[in-house]
Amino acid sequence: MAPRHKRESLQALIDRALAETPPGRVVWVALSGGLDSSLLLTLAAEACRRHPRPLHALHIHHGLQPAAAGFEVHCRRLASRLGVPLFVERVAVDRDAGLGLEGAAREARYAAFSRRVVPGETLWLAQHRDDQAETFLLAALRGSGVRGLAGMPPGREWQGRRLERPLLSHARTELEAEAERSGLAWIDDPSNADEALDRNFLRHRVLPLLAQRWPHAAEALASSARYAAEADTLIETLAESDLDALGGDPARVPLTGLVALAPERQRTLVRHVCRRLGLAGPPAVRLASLLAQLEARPDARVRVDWGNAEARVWRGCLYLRPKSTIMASDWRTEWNGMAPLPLPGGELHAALAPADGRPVALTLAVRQGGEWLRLAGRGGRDLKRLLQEMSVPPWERERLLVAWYDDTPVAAFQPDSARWLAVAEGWRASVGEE
Ligand SMILES: Nc1ncnc2c1ncn2[C@@H]1O[C@H](COP(=O)(O)OP(=O)(O)OP(=O)(O)O)[C@@H](O)[C@H]1O
Repeated sequence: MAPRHKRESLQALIDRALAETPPGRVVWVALSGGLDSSLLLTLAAEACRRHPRPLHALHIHHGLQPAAAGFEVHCRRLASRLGVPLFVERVAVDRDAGLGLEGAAREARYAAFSRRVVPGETLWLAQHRDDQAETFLLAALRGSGVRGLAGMPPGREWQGRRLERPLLSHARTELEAEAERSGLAWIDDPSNADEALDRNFLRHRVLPLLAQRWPHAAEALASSARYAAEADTLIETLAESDLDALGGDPARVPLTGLVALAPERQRTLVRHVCRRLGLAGPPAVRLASLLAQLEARPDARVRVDWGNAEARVWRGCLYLRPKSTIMASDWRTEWNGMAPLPLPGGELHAALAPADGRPVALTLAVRQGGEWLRLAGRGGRDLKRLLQEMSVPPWERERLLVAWYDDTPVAAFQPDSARWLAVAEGWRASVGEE
């Protein structure tokens, strides 16, 4: 049986985590129904007596296995016993998304989290130190760099929300002892026994073997993850200062400055810029090929792509950007200038109207060449010339949309960067909900 002070330290830990959460801020516990999150909710409910906060539980029903209904029943019972409001989100897991079943379930889970937990609120997840050790080993076995080895952070900003893992420094055995001591009920997920899954194989075979020889193996691996996280922060700081020295614009990195850096700083900078822009970083081989091309012929037409991102070079700068969605040259749509714009990549809030604001029937079509726009104070201008003057990169010029009113072009819209590049005299345009 665990010594009594263990219980106090776990409860005290959660008390402290809650006390550090600003009063009035909503705290959600992501409740799978397993031991860890059932315990976390129990401790959080208890801590709420001393540090009152609006506490909610959130269960995601993946519907992937027959046992799923049992998880929900357990979550409902536990939450009602603790007096915590429970919300259940049903999700459809896309098995064909190329992420594997686990990855697809995770994706669906996070999408559901972000629907329920709104910016300004906090979400608690129940991962612990052994989960971290497994994550570290999985990353090492994939050959990850420090970012991957850093594993899961104890807390981070997540699209305006806080994501926290208050149990991350505690061992699974501590949580089990606490759960048993307090007579907690939980559900064992049958899929956790499936050793065909890498994480389960590590959990059931590898880590116990390591622990036979190194009793503190999990603790040591988790502490290596912490060191990796620290190193990763330093690397990011260095990359940010390199970017600053190169003008500070992640969307446009000057090549002469980039190739003058040492190779490892070049690689770090490109990965950093991708992260800043919300793009997946290039795999090592693509990155090596990109940098070799930049070094050899910085003036050449470079185009390297991976995942949803691509790298292009234009006028001495590297552009890292989302890969363009294909837009057929005969694409066109009717639009009243007010409704969301139905673009091939999804709807976009934008507006275009004559200066008096009345809605008119417009046609939006891919630029064909030869269009002229009448600009305020500048008269009729050839759109092609205008784009050159504005230094619009060639791949953006190819994908430009022109808004027509009757037979007259009245504006040019750039769908990738979601901006109006030019608007004719007597017209008003905007992007976003206003
Ligand atoms: N279906 C779910 N609904 C809500 N939260 C979930 C769900 N699945 C996982 N989580 C959250 O994500 C964390 C990590 O998930 P993971 O799959 O590793 O845990 P688990 O073994 O299913 O559950 P537990 O951590 O409760 O034992 C969980 O601790 C829990 O906070």
